[in-house]
Amino acid sequence: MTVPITAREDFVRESTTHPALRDEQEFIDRAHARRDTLLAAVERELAAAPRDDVEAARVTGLRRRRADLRHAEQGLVFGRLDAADGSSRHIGRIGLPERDDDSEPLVLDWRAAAARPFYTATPLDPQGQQRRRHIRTRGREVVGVDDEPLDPEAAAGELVGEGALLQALSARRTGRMGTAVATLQREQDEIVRSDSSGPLIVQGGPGTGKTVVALHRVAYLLFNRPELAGQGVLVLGPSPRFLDYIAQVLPALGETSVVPATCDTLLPGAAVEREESRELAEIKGRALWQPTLTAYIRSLLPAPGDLEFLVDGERYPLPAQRVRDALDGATSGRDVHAARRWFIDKVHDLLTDAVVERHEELLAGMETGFEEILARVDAGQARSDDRGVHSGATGVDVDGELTDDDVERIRARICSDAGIAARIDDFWPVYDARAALRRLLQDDALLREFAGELTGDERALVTGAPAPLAPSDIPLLDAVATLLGAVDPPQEQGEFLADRAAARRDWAYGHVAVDEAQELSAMQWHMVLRRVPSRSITAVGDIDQTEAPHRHTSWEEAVQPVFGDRWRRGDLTICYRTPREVMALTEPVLKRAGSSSVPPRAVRDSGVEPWVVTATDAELPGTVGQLAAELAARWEGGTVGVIAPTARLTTLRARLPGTVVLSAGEAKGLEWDAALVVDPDGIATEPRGWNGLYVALTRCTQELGRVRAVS
Ligand SMILES: Nc1ncnc2c1ncn2[C@@H]1O[C@H](COP(=O)(O)OP(=O)(O)OP(=O)(O)O)[C@@H](O)[C@H]1O
Repeated sequence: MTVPITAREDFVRESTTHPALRDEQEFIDRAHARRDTLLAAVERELAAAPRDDVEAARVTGLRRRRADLRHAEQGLVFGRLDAADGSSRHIGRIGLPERDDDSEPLVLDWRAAAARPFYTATPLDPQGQQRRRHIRTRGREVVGVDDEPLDPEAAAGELVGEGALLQALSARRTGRMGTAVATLQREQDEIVRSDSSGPLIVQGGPGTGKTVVALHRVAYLLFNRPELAGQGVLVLGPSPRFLDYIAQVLPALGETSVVPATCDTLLPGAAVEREESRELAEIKGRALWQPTLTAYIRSLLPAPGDLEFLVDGERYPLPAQRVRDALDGATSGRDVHAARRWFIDKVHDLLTDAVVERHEELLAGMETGFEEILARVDAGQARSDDRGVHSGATGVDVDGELTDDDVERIRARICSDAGIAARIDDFWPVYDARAALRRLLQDDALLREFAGELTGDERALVTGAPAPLAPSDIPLLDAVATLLGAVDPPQEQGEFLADRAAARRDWAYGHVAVDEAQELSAMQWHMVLRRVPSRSITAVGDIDQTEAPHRHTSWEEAVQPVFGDRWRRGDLTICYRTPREVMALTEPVLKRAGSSSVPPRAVRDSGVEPWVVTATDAELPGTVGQLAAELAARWEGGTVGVIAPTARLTTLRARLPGTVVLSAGEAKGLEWDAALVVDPDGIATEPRGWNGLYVALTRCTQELGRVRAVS
């Protein structure tokens, strides 16, 4: 059982005379000197511009190393393991070789296998270690060390590096998430380092470090799977505000091959243009749309039939069977537009063969009707000249077999013939994804045909929605755009991987991390899955915090329609953020939300009891303004957030300029030193309101205040 702890006295700090501090200061000075030397060497190498592709690849590697070295300035070394055999190693943000020959590391990268006991060794399972030391630094100065004996006689606590952890947890919040490499806990480390094949769904209550785990896992995978740097990792969050909150974690871990996005921004060129009702969002998020759209787009393919083309004024029929063969060849394993490009190539080939054949027939008849042949070929040439194209195969050339050049010229003429292109366009038009989707969504008969599971009322809701894109349209549009494919083959653009990847709908990421994954609809999951063909996914979330309108109440219901049985689950059980005093309030709320789970266990007390005040509707904005100001003063240097029912946001925002005022949904994933929850009863009456209230109550690291509205 975890005993909540308020402070630890054995964390040695602020005393530079302590021998442990002196030892570690010496080591850290050495490590920084080594880092400076390595950084200077990389800078020198980079000063010489790349000359060829091989050099360019090396330069990319050097740039990455430079980023690593630069970002490691803060907390370069944060730990030390003393082994039972008397040896010891220091653990840091990045690995530093002792010498240039890459022999023994001076500092071991936290992601290296040898560093693992730092996160997982216990007195009962010491893993060959005798002591774990956390080293706290400010800049390059050592300000504290915290030692944990790992011999079997030592007391076994639940937390790893308790002193350092509690120090980190009770520090003032800056509004930006920081790294937790120094204090990752055992159950977190297990997920960070677990196998990356297939989808891993991590369930954890509020404050259990799901975001921490997802981001550190990305850094871990990029370190251990070097090919990922070239493929990129997609990090999906619930909102731009959330992405901003976590923005510095991965760069601080030296990682640059990461593309942050929300489901709304995942499809290049498409943006949300309007809001929509929860009812419609739920309908349009259902898994049924994937087969519906697949069948609908397939129905847009042309039906085989006779085709006829004019080349040089002569008729060239393409019988239905040949068209069918060409269509079959084109559509197997290709999206619609790639199939169309393949089909056009095939038609050009067939026409070239036919024209060549006809020329050769004419040549074969040369002896019997030379004069007549010349006349016909010249007449054809004259007509093609009128259209400004030239075959080069003129009547005067008709003195033998057609050369390869002649055939190429005929093909080139066919490929650029506007009449042929127009005929193909008629037969197989280019489809615009948005128009194609719109056509389906506004047509009751098409919906009845392709989305037979929808009721008449549901179809009426879908067809009655306006044309501008709502959030639930983005995954549908993404599915249609994928089924149709690009009209032209995609072009690479942008110098940096992150820019190139973000610009492409069809970029195949090496890994995807999804935060607040409980909010994703089945169609959003499909959209994610299309971006990671390997299915290497880490999704973290709390099913009890779900606010989205989907009907699922378990991970099975949420992901089964998309992943089937092929996913694993991990669990996080300890709440690091929210103090025990506040977590004690959450169990009844969770029950009212219809959950059978229990809230995660808090690891610490803040020493501040949650409080409640009441206010009438008229008093409420003034009371909230005053209380928020008091909290800001009390937690000076930290942060305060106000959470209120959506209907009260406009008034409160106007009253509290400069204060963060959010709905429960917007507050998801965020945290402050102090949170003021306004009109909790009002939050509870919103859709999925008890889940929202659960989110609202669990956002503070220190103090929770509530303002109840009374009439
Ligand atoms: N091992 C750790 N060391 C230091 N801080 C940690 C650790 N684990 C979690 N924290 C801190 O606890 C807080 C909550 O973590 P995080 O936001 O990752 O939780 P979460 O499970 O995503 O929460 P929620 O679902 O409520 O958004 C953050 O301030 C985070 O930095």
